[in-house]
Amino acid sequence: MGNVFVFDHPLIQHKLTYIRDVKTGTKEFRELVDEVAMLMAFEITRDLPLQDVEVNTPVTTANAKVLSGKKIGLVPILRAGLGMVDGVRKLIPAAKVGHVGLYRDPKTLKPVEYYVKLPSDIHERELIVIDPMLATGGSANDAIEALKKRGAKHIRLMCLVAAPEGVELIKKEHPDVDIYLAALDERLDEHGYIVPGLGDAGDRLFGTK
Ligand SMILES: O=P(O)(O)OC[C@H]1O[C@H](OP(=O)(O)OP(=O)(O)O)[C@H](O)[C@@H]1O
Ligand SMILES: O=c1cc[nH]c(=O)[nH]1
Ligand SMILES: [Mg+2]
Repeated sequence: MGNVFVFDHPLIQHKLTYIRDVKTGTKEFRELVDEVAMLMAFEITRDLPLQDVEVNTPVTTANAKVLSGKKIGLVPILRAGLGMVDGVRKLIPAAKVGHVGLYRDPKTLKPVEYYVKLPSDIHERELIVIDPMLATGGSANDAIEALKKRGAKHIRLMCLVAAPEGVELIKKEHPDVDIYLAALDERLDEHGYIVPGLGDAGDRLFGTK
């Protein structure tokens, strides 16, 4: 069964509070999401493999370590996932970036796919699907399916805020996928919004409401 990690780091929790705050405007919201994404990437990359190297310091030769070159791919779900990509790329600049475009139909709450563009070697990359919101889980579920259909083998899911319904769906449909969150909230409301949540992540990031 996929593991669920909720990051309780004080900096992540502090910044998430201001992300949730209805008084936080677009500029600050975007900056905070970027910062939290970077902090989450720090935690998510904890298990990246290292290899031994020797390095010449100004004093002597040291036995040291470098990343062993595991290939990483970031896959933001458009639009809102874009708000987290740059933060992650600050720590993993060599990662390639694919895009999956989905919007959730406001009546049916079902995701509608409108764009998929991925690196050609996704089958050999560790992929991190990125979306601030995991609500019903339909969008993340479809994005993960779109990746698997095209040969992806190793997938993780990174979200800011999740509802229990979304987590359960991903655990059931994709037990191989670990989920990384800044918060696991209480429930969904009648419109499929996460409660207490942070509202519509895409609209708050891009100022479209
Ligand atoms: O778990 P779900 O119930 O599928 O809901 C979550 C999805 O809804 C939001 O996207 P939205 O449809 O608002 O598109 P946007 O990012 O373009 O605003 C959010 O960014 C997720 O992709
Ligand atoms: O709470 C929610 C649910 C879906 N999408 C959002 O942006 N927010
Ligand atoms: Mg939206």
